[in-house]
Amino acid sequence: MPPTVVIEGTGKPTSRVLVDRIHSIICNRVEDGAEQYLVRWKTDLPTEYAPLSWQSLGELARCLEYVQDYLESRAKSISSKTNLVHLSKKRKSPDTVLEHERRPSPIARHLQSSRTPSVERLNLGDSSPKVYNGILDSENGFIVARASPSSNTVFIKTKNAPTPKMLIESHNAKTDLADAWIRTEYTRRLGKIPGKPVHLINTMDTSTPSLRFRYISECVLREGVYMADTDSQVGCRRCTPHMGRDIGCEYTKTCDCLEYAAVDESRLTAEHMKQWNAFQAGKGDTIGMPKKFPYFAKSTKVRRAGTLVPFYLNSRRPIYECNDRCRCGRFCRNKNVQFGRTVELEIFKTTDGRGWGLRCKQDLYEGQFIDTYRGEIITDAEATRREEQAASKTKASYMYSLDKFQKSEGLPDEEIYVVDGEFMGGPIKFMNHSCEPNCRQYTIHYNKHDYRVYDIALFACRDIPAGEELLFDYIDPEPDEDEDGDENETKEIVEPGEGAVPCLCGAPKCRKWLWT
Ligand SMILES: C[S@@+](CC[C@H](N)C(=O)[O-])C[C@H]1O[C@@H](n2cnc3c(N)ncnc32)[C@H](O)[C@@H]1O
Repeated sequence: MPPTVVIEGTGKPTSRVLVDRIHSIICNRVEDGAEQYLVRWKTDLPTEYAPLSWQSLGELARCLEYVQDYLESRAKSISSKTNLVHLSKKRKSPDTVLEHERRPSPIARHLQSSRTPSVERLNLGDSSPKVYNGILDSENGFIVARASPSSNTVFIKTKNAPTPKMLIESHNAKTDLADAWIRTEYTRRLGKIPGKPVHLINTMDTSTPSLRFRYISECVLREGVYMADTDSQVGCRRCTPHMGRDIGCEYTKTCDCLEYAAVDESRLTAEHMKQWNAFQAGKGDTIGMPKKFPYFAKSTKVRRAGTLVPFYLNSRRPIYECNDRCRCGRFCRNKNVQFGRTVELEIFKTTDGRGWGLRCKQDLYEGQFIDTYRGEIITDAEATRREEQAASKTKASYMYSLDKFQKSEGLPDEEIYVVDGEFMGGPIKFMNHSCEPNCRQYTIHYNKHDYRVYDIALFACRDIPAGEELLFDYIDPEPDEDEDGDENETKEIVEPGEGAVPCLCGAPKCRKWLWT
């Protein structure tokens, strides 16, 4: 058997806890001025007697997500139980809370019959046990807990822990160090995101966004999700890096990447009409018809290079960028989102109950690209499974359906993929909804027209001063669904469905619910 770890009473870490052995953290206390957390360990034995032990924060440095989960449920429980504690004036007899410790169950009595001394007695030398139901061992420098074969072990039924006495102690115990460590760990992870810095600001409370989240630069495809192979990518063949203005692609008629881009109907002439009518009837294509590049090119005087041209800005038209196989070169005017975020962002805690929000540290121009909405791309069935599994129907949702082409391609619901940004993604995960937003989402393709998998990019839809919250419309209804009729007409309020979340955007034209 590996040597026993002696956890010193000073609370100083002697080792780290092996993360995959932890089941959960169920209580906290302060011992000799140091914060300690009661770990419930995973066990192969009946969970009724799973080993429990008090660990210092230093020992839990690699499992702060468990500490964070615990602190979140503790905060909820404190706010919901505060009233109960105040209302219940009944006194308890002094020993009640220790009842189950004094009268072990049959299984406990059986285990206690062994003669081996238990670790917690060695470590503590006082009446406050450090380990329950087990012993602590070290394994490759990590602490693990095992069910105890020994006598003298203090047994408590796991479901009785934390005991009422522990709970009362925990509610009064400070958790400042844990809060600070969790914040530092999150900030460390933010510091590793490539590109311009992303900051975290919270002037409201001590919480930090969930550590059960990984920042990624590319979406992760999950089981059952397929996207067009990049080997099948065809770049534009007739464009070059220097076609006159050194901006790569210059003529929409020659750029093959615009094959599926929207036609600029205002520039259709008589010679286009036969092709256009055929296309409208579902035949042929729009190659050679008038189109627009999505971004202003450098050397454009009026607007900033890279911002959306009005043809796209004032629409929901899909964007088709050039790709690595194109002949137009690295600096083509038709490449933008693929290079990633170039603006400095700040995740902040909102003051009105919408959780975290996102803002930019610098002024944004109308049409400026901010970042993409990333996450795991999952099937519709998996998205439904995750939604059903979610503890609460009103909890924050990070799912984004890739259903832009559902109607045009005749895709059934079950073939639609979904981006889930809850556990991995980018800072855009924190963008809240507004019924009158300052940003808008666009679909971006680099590989011609894969209508199931594409990027979702967020752009400013007006000039946004530094520090203003970035918001987009989660529904983004097509103008004809939403904007006909009188400007001042009162909107019909749609009755909410199950799990609908009241919208707190406060816009004059608020639709009142996030999802209906
Ligand atoms: C993609 S998340 C946005 C980030 C989120 N606020 C957080 O703290 O992680 C979407 C969730 O934010 C909240 N939310 C966003 N916009 C809101 C609004 N206008 N009113 C109320 N809640 C909103 C809802 O809980 C929603 O499910």
